[in-house]
This record gives sequence, C-alpha cells and structure tokens, in this order.
Amino acid sequence: MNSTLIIFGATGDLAGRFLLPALAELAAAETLPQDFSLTAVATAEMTHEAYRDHAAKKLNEHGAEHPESARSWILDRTRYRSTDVTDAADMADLIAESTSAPAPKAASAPAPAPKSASAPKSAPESGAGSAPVRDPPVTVYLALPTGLMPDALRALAAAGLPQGSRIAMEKPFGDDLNGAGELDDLLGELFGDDAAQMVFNVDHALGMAPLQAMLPLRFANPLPEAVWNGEHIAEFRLLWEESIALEGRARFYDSTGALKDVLQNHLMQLLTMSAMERPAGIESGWPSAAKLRARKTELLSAVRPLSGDDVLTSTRRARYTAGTLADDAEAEGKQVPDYVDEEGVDGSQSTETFAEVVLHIDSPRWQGTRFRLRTGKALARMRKGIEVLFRPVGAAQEGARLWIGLDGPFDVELDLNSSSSRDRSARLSLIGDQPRPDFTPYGHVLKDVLAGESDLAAGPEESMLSWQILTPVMEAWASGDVSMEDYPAGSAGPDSEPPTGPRPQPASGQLSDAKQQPVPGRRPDVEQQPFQGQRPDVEQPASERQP
Ligand SMILES: NC(=O)C1=CN([C@@H]2O[C@H](COP(=O)(O)OP(=O)(O)OC[C@H]3O[C@@H](n4cnc5c(N)ncnc54)[C@H](OP(=O)(O)O)[C@@H]3O)[C@@H](O)[C@H]2O)C=CC1
Ligand SMILES: O=C1O[C@H](COP(=O)(O)O)[C@@H](O)[C@H](O)[C@H]1O
Repeated sequence: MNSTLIIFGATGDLAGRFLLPALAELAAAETLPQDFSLTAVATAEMTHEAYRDHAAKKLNEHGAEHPESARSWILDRTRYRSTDVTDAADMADLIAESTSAPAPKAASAPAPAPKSASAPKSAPESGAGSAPVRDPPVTVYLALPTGLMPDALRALAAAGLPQGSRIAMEKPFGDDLNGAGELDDLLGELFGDDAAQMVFNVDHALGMAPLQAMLPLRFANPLPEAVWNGEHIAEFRLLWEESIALEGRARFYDSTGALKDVLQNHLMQLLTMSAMERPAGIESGWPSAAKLRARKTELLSAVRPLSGDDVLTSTRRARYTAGTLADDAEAEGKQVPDYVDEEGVDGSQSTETFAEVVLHIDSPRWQGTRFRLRTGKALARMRKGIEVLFRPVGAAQEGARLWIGLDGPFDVELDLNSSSSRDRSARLSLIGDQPRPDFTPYGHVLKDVLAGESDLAAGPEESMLSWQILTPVMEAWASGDVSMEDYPAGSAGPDSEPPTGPRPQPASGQLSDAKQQPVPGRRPDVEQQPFQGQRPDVEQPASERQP
C-alpha cells in the first residue's frame, strides 16, 4: 500500500466532508501503513498548524463518529503546502518534499495506535521518522474542479512521479464528450499504456457497498434474476436526492449543475450496475475490472439515443427557490434564498439544481422498461437508492415494488400484493437491513487507490458513453428548448408531471437502428462481449405504471 498521499484541493468541500473522515476511518480500522503521511495542497498560503486546525474542525464536523485517537493519528501525519497545481517545477518540489521528509509531527510524536496497540494489518514499509526510502511511490488525489485536471496532469507528468505512483481523479471525467475524449487522449500521451493502471477515475457511487452488492444480489440468487427483465419490470428509478443545498460550493456548482455533477456519473453507474448483463467471473466472487467494464460499456452503448424531440418528453430541469431545508442531520432545517441569490451564483448561467432524464435500453432484456434517473439538491429528504417497479399481474392494481437503499439507511423493502382476507387485497411489506458496509464509500475508494486496486475505478469509456447519451439533453437545455422549472427548497421537487419518456419502443424483437456510435476507447483493458439477454420476444405490456 502506498504510504504517501498528496491531496490537491485539500481545503475544498470534498476533502473536508469526505476524504479526511475516510482517512480517519481507515486509521481506526488499522488499514493504513504506520509510515503513512498526508500532504495537503491548495492555493491558499497557510502554515501546517493552520491547516491541521482546519482539518480538525472538518473531522469534528463530518467524522466525529471515528475515535479521537484515529483523527489525531491522521492530523499528526499531515503537512500543508501551497502549490500551483499547474506549475511543473512547483509540483516537482512538492513531490520531492512529500516523499523525502517525514511528516512534521510523526517524527516527534509517537504514533498512537488508533484502536488497539496491535500491529497494523498492512505491513509498514518503513517506520515513522525512519530514514526515507528512495523514491517511494506516491498517490496523488486530484480533488479539483474538472477544468483544472488537464493542466494538473501535465504538471504531474512533467515533474515525474516515482515508479508505482498513482493518480486518483475525481468525477466528472471531462466536461462533455469532447472534453472527456481529450482528457483520455492526454492521459495516453502523458502516461502511455501505464495510464490504465496508474490513473484511477473516482466515482464514489462505486464505493457504496449496496451498489457493489447489486451484482451478487442479481446473479447469485435465482429470484431477482428470473424476473429482472422488461417482461416483469416497468420502471427503474435511480435516485440521488439530497436535502442539502449549495454548502458554499457556488464556485464549483454554478458552472456544473445537477446533470454534470451527479446524473452523468453517479446515476449512470447506478444504471449500469442495475441493468448490465452477467459479467463473467461473478460466479467465482467478483469479475475482473476489465470484464465489469465490458459489461458496463455494452449496456451504455445500447441506451437508445434521444432525439431533440425526445428530450422534451424525457427530461425535466429545475432549480430551487427560497425555502427551509429538511430538518435532518445534514441540512439541519436551514433557510436558503433563491438559488440565483446564493452567494457566488451567476443567475444568467441557468444552472439547474434538479435534473431528471428517462432512458430506454435497446437490448433483448430491457424492452419496454423505463429507466428514470433523478437527482437534485435542497429536496425534501436525502434518499439515494434504486426503486424497481414491477408490472401488475392479473387484476392487481399495482405491481410489486423493491427498494434498495444505497447510502444509509441501508434498507431494503419489498412490497408484494397479498390479502387480509379472501376478498380483500392488501400489501405485504417485507423490510430488512442490508449487511453493514465495512467502509464508507470514500473509505473504499481511498483504500483501493492507496492499495493499487482498480476494481472500483470508472473506465473512461463509460464516461464518454455517458456524455454521448446526454449530449442531446445538454444541447436542448442550453438552447432553452426545455424550460427551467422551480421548486421551493425543502420540497419534493418541481410539481410538473414527471417525464414519461420518448417515442414508443421498437416492435417486439427489433432493436433500434439508431444505436449509439461506438466511442473509440484507447485503453486496451475493455473486452467487448456480445449481448446474452434471453428474451427477444417480449411485448410492450398494456399497462405502464405512471411515475
Ligand atoms: N464536494 C463533494 O461533495 C464532492 C465533490 N466531488 C468532486 O471533487 C472535486 C472538488 O470538488 P469540491 O471539493 O466540492 O470543490 P471546492 O470548490 O470546494 O474545492 C476546490 C479545491 O481546489 C483547490 N484549487 C482550486 N484551484 C486550484 C489550483 N489552481 N491549484 C491548487 N488547488 C486549487 C481549492 O483551493 P483554493 O481555494 O486554495 O484555491 C479547493 O481546495 C470536483 O471534481 C467534484 O466533482 C466528488 C464527490 C463529492
Ligand atoms: O459527487 C458529488 O456527490 C455529493 C453527494 O455525495 P453523497 O455521498 O453525500 O451522496 C454531492 O453533494 C456533490 O454535489 C457531488 O459533487
């Protein structure tokens, strides 16, 4: 496991809300090497102590559930450096400094064992404060706005990274289809064939244990798999609804919006994990990263392209107006102004805080099923999960419903048709909890990134296909063809009818002619596999449940 971590964007929201708490979590679980050190980087001038104070506050705010000893263990190994991420010379100094000097406090303060006095699970490569290892590998985490990624990567390549180093890049991968293609080309230019091993495209949705569990749930049980198709499922709702609003992130969010921030990446991962065909290797535990990506790209390639007209019937966008946020642990019932009046927001940009898109997949398995992807900020409650609406059978008014919570509560709910007596129908709800995840999503991500694993990294092809699917939406929204709706902060969202989707699906057994154009992938690690869906003869059922 790499023991030197450098976080760019260390004063940002991601670092404070997720990365620092995840490091404390890993320290508490004794997963980090004893000689672990963190170099926190941003542009602001600050002393090590000032940064540690800042980090301690963030850990109190977002990581209070981790033991005090684990939080101090991280802080003791943290130094701060102001560096221009686009400057190669500055970058080279930073890397040399991060790998050659012991972390400022680690040499003087004995490392408190976070949970017990036992040895860490990963063997230390050198003790804290011992003689530096020559050119040890580093892990560079780019928690930066997307626009900075190309310059940061160029500077890193020019500075030269020690053998075995890794780069973690936050989503979204590029800003649109062209940007993602250019970024992929740039990675190839800068790092050649090593790019696939070296660069980890982070999408923390993939670190959510229940999303990983979708594969065993679907493929290691006969029950869901037998009905996991368009004949039985009318609609998937892939939801990433947040109760929080901007949280001071206007600089980032106002040039991004809900579609690019969440729908293009996290929700597309929910889509692929819910709908992909069986990946080879799942029967023996977990598929290889290449096999998994092959199934994901196959699925995304089969998403029916949206025409300009389809965008009108298949999408909604909105932004919040003044209101009171939900009274939960994150949003705390705060009052917020109209989105356009939030500090740092440029109202003329028409940035949406709510996005909904309905897609169809032209594969034998998924004929007639709607895939509804919905995300938004300042909504009535925090709800991330997958809702599966089954088609009604016989005289039943409603079909069965399955809910899988992804990010706490980790609830699973199965609503079935039953009856309370011979002549009265009633719903039977089976409710349970999923197994507790070992780590939070960012705990998983950081553990994998530091350990050099790639199973949970998102492939660049997936990102490009996702951008390709959404390009017509972005174009229609930019030209104003789909009007911007609004919703009071803290409400369930806009009160218009949810979109129902585009034109009728192709006649039974036929797949759409208008397939997505293949996106040229540079990485050699994606294997294309043919569809193995079993039901080419499924007909569109008469009753389609309305959202
Ligand atoms: N916040 C979140 O909840 C999540 C964010 N992400 C992703 O993380 C990334 C960062 O988001 P977030 O933390 O919210 O953004 P913020 O705007 O909160 O933070 C951006 C960080 O980048 C630093 N920075 C900006 N310009 C430079 C530069 N030229 N050189 C060095 N550092 C620079 C800023 O430091 P300074 O102020 O000193 O310039 C700041 O630390 C985005 O890609 C986002 O998609 C992913 C998942 C969750
Ligand atoms: O990627 C992002 O995710 C967060 C939400 O993450 P979660 O794990 O708390 O659901 C979101 O707030 C942020 O805007 C986005 O960049």
